[in-house]
Amino acid sequence: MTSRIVAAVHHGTLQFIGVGTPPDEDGSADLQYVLTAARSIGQHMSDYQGIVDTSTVPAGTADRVRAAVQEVLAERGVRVDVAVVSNPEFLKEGAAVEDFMRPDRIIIGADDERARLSMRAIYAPFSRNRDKRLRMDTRSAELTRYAAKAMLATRIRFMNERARLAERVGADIERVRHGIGSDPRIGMHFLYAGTGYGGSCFPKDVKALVRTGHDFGVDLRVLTAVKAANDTQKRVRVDQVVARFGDDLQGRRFAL
Ligand SMILES: NC(=O)C1=CN([C@@H]2O[C@H](COP(=O)(O)OP(=O)(O)OC[C@H]3O[C@@H](n4cnc5c(N)ncnc54)[C@H](O)[C@@H]3O)[C@@H](O)[C@H]2O)C=CC1
Ligand SMILES: O=C(O)[C@H]1O[C@H](OP(=O)(O)OP(=O)(O)OC[C@H]2O[C@@H](n3ccc(=O)[nH]c3=O)[C@H](O)[C@@H]2O)[C@H](O)[C@@H](O)[C@@H]1O
Repeated sequence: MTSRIVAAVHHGTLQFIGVGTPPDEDGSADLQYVLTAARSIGQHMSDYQGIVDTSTVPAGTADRVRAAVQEVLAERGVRVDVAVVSNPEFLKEGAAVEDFMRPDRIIIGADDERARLSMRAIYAPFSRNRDKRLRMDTRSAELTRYAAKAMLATRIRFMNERARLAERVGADIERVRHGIGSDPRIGMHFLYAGTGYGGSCFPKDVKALVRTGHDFGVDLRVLTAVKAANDTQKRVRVDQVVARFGDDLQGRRFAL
C-alpha cells in the first residue's frame, strides 16, 4: 500500500483506489478524492492498467473514473487501454484484517474481461475454502455495497423500534432478539437495539443512498424513514435517563 503514485503505477497492472468519500453538502458521496487519485494514475500510466475502486461510491462512478482517466490520457496524447473495476469491501472497524482475510464474499464488478481475470487471480488465495468471488457489472457492484449497508441499517432501526415497544408492553427485547434471530430467514446478526447506528460509514452511506434515489427519481421511503428515525434514537436514551433519574443529572456518571 502506498500513496506514492509513480511507484504504484509502475508496480503492477492493477491499481487499487481506497480513498475517502465523505458526504457532500447535499448528502451525496463527494467523489473528488477518488477522481483525483484516478487522474493521478492517468498522468503516469504508459501501458494498460486496471483501476480498482474499493471506496464506497454511487452507481455510475466507474464510468466517471474511466472518463477522468481517458481525459488525462488524451491530454497527454497517450493511447492505452484502461479498465475500471468496482470491488466494494465490507470491512468493519476493529475487525478489518479478519474481514479482509476471511471475507464472506468478494465482489468483482468488471465490464472488462482482462481486468476481471486479473481480479480473480489476485483474490484466489482468499477463496480457497470455497469460491467467494462474485462476478457482476460495475453498477451492480457499486449498488451492492450500499444495498447491504441499507439492509443492515434497516434491521438496526427495526430493532430499536421493537425495543421501545417492548419497554412499553413489559417485554424483554433481548429475549425477543433470541426468539426471532433463531429463525434462519432472519439470523442473529445486526439485531442489537441500542443508541442507533453510528460510526464513520453507516450514517454517510445511508444518506448517500437516499440521495442517489432522489437523483434517479426513486423515492426510497423505507430508507428515508430509517434515517430520520435513527437521527432521533440518541434522544431516546437521554429521555430514558431523565425518566429514571430526573432532570437534574449533575454529578452523575453514565457508561454506554
Ligand atoms: N472505515 C471503514 O470501516 C470502511 C470504509 N470504507 C470506505 O473506504 C473508503 C475509505 O475509507 P477510510 O479508509 O475510512 O478513509 P480515510 O479518510 O481514513 O482514509 C483515506 C486515505 O486516503 C488518502 N488519500 C486521499 N487522496 C489520496 C490520493 N489522491 N492519493 C493517495 N492517497 C490519498 C488519505 O490521505 C487517507 O489516508 C471510503 O469510501 C469508505 O466509505 C469501506 C468499508 C469500511
Ligand atoms: O462499508 C463500510 O463502511 C462498513 O460499514 C460497517 O462497518 P462499521 O462502520 O465499522 O461499523 P459496525 O461495527 O458494523 O457497526 C455499525 C454501527 O451500527 C451499530 N449496531 C451494529 C449492530 C447492531 O446489532 N446494532 C447496532 O446498533 C453499531 O453500534 C455501530 O454504530 C459494516 O458493518 C461493514 O460491513 C462495512 O464494510
